[in-house]
Amino acid sequence: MAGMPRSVTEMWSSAGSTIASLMFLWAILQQYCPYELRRYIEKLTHRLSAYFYPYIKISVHEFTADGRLKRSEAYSAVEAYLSANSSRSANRLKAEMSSRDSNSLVLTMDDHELVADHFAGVKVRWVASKIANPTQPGLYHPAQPERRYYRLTFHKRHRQLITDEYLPHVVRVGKEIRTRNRQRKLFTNSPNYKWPTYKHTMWSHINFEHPATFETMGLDPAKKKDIIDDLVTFTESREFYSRIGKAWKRGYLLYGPPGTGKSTMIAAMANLLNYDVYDLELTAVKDNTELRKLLIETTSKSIIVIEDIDCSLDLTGQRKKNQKWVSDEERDGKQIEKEIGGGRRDLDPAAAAVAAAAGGGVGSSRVTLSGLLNFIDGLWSACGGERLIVFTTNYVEKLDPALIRRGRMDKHIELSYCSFEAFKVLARNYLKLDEEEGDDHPMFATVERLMKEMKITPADVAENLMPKSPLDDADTCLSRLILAMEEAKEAAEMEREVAAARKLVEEKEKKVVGMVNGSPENGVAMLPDNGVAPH
Ligand SMILES: Nc1ncnc2c1ncn2[C@@H]1O[C@H](COP(=O)(O)OP(=O)(O)OP(=O)(O)O)[C@@H](O)[C@H]1O
Ligand SMILES: [Mg+2]
Repeated sequence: MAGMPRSVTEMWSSAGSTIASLMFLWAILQQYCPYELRRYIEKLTHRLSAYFYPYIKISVHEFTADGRLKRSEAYSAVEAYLSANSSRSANRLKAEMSSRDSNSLVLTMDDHELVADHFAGVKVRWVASKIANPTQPGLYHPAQPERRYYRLTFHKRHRQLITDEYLPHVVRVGKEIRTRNRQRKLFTNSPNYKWPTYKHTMWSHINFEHPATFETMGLDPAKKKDIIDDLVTFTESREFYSRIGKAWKRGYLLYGPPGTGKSTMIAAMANLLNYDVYDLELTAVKDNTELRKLLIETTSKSIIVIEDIDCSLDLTGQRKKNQKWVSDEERDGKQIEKEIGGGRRDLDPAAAAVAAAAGGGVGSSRVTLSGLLNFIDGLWSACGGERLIVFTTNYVEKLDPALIRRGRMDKHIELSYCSFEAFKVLARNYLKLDEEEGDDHPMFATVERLMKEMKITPADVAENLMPKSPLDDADTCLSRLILAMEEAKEAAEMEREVAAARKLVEEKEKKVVGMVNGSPENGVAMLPDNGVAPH
């Protein structure tokens, strides 16, 4: 103070004494004034300050008054909105582990920190603050955390702009950031005995961390683009769907032989759109009512998946009664074992039995075809919105036409054997090709030729391209693939020859039987020594 002019020092000391006297007066008033008079003075002061103070304040509290357990959505949206802004301009920040990526931190503004924001040329201020909880912790009242809130301050004259445009903008952007940053989940409706939860939800979940993307999928580029465009158009068509009076959902049927990338594509879809995945195990659903409950508990921005739909439901509308059977179809050399009781091919019989005993639905499910049809496009299917329903099957021709008609399964996608274009995508992903080689490794021509002569699934290509030791380079992996293709081609040729020979024998046998039946007396005696009838 020594260097200050005398008048300023005097001004400060007189201001100080005035404040002290005012506070003293206020204390006296509080003690001796009747309650009504005090209220009146308080109201008057508020009005007076509102008259002179030109700013408006809006608070967004972390917990709403009605449900303290649930974090307010508005608070979360503002927090997300400000986190991008505050990490650039605030001086004191809070760092928390990202829920999406356990190796990164998310920065938000620390308590009592202030950040400015600009909207349409108007400056506003946000302050993060907290109120200490006044209740003392006791035996029946555990310590309550402080109540946090964000306070927005802006000038009166911008009231309309802020309430009509700025706040909706903050909520929209905040929600978008939250959707982008959220940890996506993979839900399953497994029987409760497996994962008992205190909340009686129908779904159990883990974090969804499948790394598949459309870039890594071996598919023809045109087909890939078509699927991506379809998905992106769907997500951007909210208004369109409401205008045409249709629920905002879309059904995809993925069909094709095993190992052609149906499950991988579902993961790629979820990663592209940032959706959760609900893997619906149809055979664990007790009845149609339970199916509806499961549907209601799904959220928007999600994919509901029913894998191997042909194994889960009898298409006459009745569930198959057998606990387990082995089908006699043999397609493309692969014997497919079906667990009708357990639905999925990979369920082991013991687990199926345990689940059945637990009433988890295996063997006791009474979901009907009509229940499933209603699940897909009945009245209840519209709740939530922005959902994809995906069925996968190896045998599209086995499915009831009602199940896969357009409107239920809007887009049918066939995933088939690996084409040369698809192979090139896989090779680029799996092999460390030299820069100058790019898409044209000298061995590609052989692969292309072989692909025209035989069928190979992307799964088999991927397996052969996978390095099996640190020393494996592109040449080794490609040689292995070519060898495998040549062997498979030879095996297929041999199989074809055997099949042709067998057919010939069968035809000849038929002829002989015909001849025998034609001359009942001595037909058998007419056969030559080798047992084959002459032409
Ligand atoms: N088109 C593809 N692009 C990239 N990888 C693929 C492709 N198809 C299959 N794969 C690879 O093969 C493996 C099996 O694929 P996936 O599980 O998606 O096949 P699927 O069609 O679901 O088979 P299934 O009918 O037996 O369920 C995956 O690990 C994946 O890496
Ligand atoms: Mg699959």
